Amino acid sequence: MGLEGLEFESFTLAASTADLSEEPAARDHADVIEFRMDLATEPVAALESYDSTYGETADALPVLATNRADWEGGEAADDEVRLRALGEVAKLDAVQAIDIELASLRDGTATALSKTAGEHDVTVVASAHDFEETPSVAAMSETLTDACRYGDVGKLAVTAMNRSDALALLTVTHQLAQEGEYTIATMAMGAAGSHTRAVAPVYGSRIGYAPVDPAKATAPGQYDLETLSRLVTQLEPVDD
Ligand SMILES: O=C1C[C@@](O)(C(=O)O)C[C@@H](O)[C@@H]1O
Repeated sequence: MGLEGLEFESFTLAASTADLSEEPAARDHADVIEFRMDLATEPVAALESYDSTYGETADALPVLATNRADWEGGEAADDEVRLRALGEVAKLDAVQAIDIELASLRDGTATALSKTAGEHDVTVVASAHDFEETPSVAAMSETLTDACRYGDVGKLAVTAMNRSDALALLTVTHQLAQEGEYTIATMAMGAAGSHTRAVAPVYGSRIGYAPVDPAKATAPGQYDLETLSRLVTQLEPVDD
């Protein structure tokens, strides 16, 4: 597993945390830190402080900053405030990617933020979540394709109730990855979806998420970081 910039050209393992002091604990297994700003206290100040030593610490992990809205399963209540904070941190060297909700890109509230990211060579992960179900393959394909039009990476997390749902998610992942036009990240949340976190990378998903602290999962059904790293490495895809 090697990180080639934050272009997500190969599978990238993101260690999720709301506490950047946990970053050293993630270095052995992760390629990037997903900083959940919405779950942190004083997130902008925390990132500025991380950034101040980032350049001097040879193996410090780059940051994918997420400030998840409460209407998308996170805890950030005020859209204007959370998007502004993302714009501020996008200017920091340590922040090499930001996550923006597809809905905010579609309705235009994050258009300026996306432009700011582009100006600072920050990768945009356009994300969509379904906490209720796994939509049809056609609907997931449409969502992911749209996310890829708005962002550099299109990410979709759905909720799997059973193996058919998991297979549907893997199917859409495989189809879009085979087409080769877009960079995508997919995962199914919930117990029935857990294994997709290990398997979706085989079918072309480029980002996986796992908590630095196993007790602090940021989504249902996540493996701990070491386990996901091991599983993904062991399931390395073969060319076909
Ligand atoms: O959007 C995602 C994916 C995720 O929800 C997951 O299912 O692993 C975890 C979140 O921290 C991240 O922002």
